[in-house]
Amino acid sequence: MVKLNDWPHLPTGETEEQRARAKKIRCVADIPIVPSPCSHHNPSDEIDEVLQRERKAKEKKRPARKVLLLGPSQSGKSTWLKNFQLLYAPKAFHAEIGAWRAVIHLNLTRAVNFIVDELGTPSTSVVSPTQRLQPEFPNVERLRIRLAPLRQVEISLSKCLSVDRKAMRRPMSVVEELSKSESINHISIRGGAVWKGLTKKASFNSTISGELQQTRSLLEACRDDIIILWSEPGLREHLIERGTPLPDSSVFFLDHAERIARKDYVPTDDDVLRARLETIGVEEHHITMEVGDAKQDWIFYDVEGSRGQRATWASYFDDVHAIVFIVSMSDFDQSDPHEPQVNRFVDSITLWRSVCQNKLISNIPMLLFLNKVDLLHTKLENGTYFADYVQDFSQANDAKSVTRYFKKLFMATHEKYSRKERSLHVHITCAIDTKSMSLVLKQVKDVITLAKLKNIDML
Ligand SMILES: Nc1nc2c(ncn2[C@@H]2O[C@H](COP(=O)(O)OP(=O)(O)OP(=O)(O)O)[C@@H](O)[C@H]2O)c(=O)[nH]1
Ligand SMILES: [Mg+2]
Repeated sequence: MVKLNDWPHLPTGETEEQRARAKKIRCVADIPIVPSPCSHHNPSDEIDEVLQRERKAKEKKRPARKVLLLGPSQSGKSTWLKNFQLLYAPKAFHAEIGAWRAVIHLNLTRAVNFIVDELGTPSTSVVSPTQRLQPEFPNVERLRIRLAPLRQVEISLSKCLSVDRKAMRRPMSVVEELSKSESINHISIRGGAVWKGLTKKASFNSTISGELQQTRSLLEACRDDIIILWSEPGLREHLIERGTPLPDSSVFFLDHAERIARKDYVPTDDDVLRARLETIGVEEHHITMEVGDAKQDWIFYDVEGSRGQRATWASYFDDVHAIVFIVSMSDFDQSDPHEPQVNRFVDSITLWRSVCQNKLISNIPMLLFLNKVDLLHTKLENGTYFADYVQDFSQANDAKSVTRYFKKLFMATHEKYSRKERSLHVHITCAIDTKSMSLVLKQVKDVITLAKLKNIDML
């Protein structure tokens, strides 16, 4: 493994501009000084002008750092990217908060509708409407009626977030799409990242703006009932027993329903990181640094991690400076939602192996993120045994031992299956913890920048 210090072009702490300025001053100092006809002439202004002209010319053609985000579905790829944007382009991140509010409202509404459906559906086959109720939740029938407007909220939010308004004029397709979702985790919106323009669209499109206002009013009207539903004793345990536990992000939004369902709600950074929005296809994100090395351009390719989509990743392989591969360490006891016979841990390591041995990317540096360490910790503490799912694990059932096992296994796989020697940087992360992520991402930024410089040297 190549250490950071082994790389050429180590950062000196000087910015590119400082270096250019020092160079320019040296050049100007070499030129014989001819007295200027203008008494106000200031050589420093001249240097600044030259530098500014050069900077503008450079900006026009500055090549971007390109990073491909890979990994199984729900491992945290999009959340990783949100962290990067929050750290290095906070203005752009916060400019999208309005669009995220609609996504968060959709997450909350989906969770409530899901619970109401689950409690209204008997475990056995079809029964008469009087038998619909789960006996242990006598309030639910009343809450179901009171929370009925949230069906419309869910449909409206999905419509508003869809970029393809023409396609969404067919209300049946929206309903079909919602009912088609097999799991609460599948909150997806067609049209890639363009939905983020929603805030701008909403300001000039009165139909969307009016529709969003109405969803906020309806949510606020349902706020107390959402809180009552979520505080039903035994509800969470009941869902777990039924085999339909709520995802961690839904639990978070339900816990904060009092705040989120208010009409004047403004999402916090944490809320945005928790929001679940399945990536569809491959989304291209352009990020221009606002802090640190300002004006640096980055392009991220954020892929959809589902098994059926992985063949499309290869078309991005030949044009990136680094690959960030993200794995969730907490879903070792879960199976793929589309293929119940496929265990998620097995899927992750198999995918990692095939990425390592792919010859198209044999030169590209890898950054491996073993993510969701917080959920791993909670799961093991709650009594789930890692060894029950991974047979060759024989150490203590704690997060430290399991994390060590993951790291060893993934590093050994990289070593064994990589076609050439290349760098691998491994990080253990919790992608919803912005503080620890910012420390990691600073290192990552340097590694990728160096990889890009090395790539230019090789050309
Ligand atoms: N508790 C916890 N939640 C996380 C962590 N990382 C991501 N999440 C949550 O996990 C969910 C899925 O994360 P995403 O970033 O959407 O996953 P993805 O890999 O982009 O998934 P696809 O787009 O389907 O391929 C989101 O609700 C995140 O907030 C983590 O480290 N801890
Ligand atoms: Mg994603």
